[in-house]
Amino acid sequence: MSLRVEGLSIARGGVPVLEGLSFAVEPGQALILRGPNGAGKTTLLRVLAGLAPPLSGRIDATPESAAYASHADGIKATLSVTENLRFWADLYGRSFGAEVLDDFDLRALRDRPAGTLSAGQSRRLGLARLGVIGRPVLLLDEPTVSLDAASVARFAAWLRERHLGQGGLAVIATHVPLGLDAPELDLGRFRASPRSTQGSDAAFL
Ligand SMILES: Nc1ncnc2c1ncn2[C@@H]1O[C@H](COP(=O)(O)OP(=O)(O)OP(=O)(O)O)[C@@H](O)[C@H]1O
Repeated sequence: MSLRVEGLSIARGGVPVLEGLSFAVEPGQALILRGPNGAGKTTLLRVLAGLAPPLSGRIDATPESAAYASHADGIKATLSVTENLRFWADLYGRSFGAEVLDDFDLRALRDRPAGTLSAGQSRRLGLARLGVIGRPVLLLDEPTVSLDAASVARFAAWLRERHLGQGGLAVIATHVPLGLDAPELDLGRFRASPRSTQGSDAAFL
């Protein structure tokens, strides 16, 4: 499974953000999204995930092949760590392998109610969801927020070995280097021109 994007234009809140965006990510590859705050990284990931429609252009991958991960982790606070992982496995028709507890350093926390986890522990559980549901296309929005250095390294190793190394691909917005041998896409080059918003501006003049 590869991800191909052609001539994509996207908007947020009715305002065009990016236009004329084309790229391809092949199996085993990651693409790092670059751009300052507000450049459109989150907006792009949400469109790729099928959570919002593009203004125009083509995305060659089905939303069913993708998993989007942001700070909203979908964790159920009253369930334990293991119960959360089982819940996701059941939801996606996957078997739950205990190795995911080691991949995301959750073994010692496996019986803890998820609502009692620290921010970083909770983030590790949210990322472990990706290991359980096994989607080939990962769309990751600042996945390392709240993680300490050891956890960042552990997550990068999981991405390299268990996901990319097994033919998965990833598009990642991150301000933290993950040490992946991955090309970077500077979204600044695709900023929607002010002309695109002229119509809506004119309405307020
Ligand atoms: N709900 C919204 N309604 C209207 N505009 C929005 C909304 N959310 C974001 N925007 C605007 O859309 C543009 C793109 O935002 P986006 O969140 O995609 O940027 P980003 O590159 O992910 O930024 P950051 O690095 O801060 O996370 C910004 O100008 C932002 O202010």
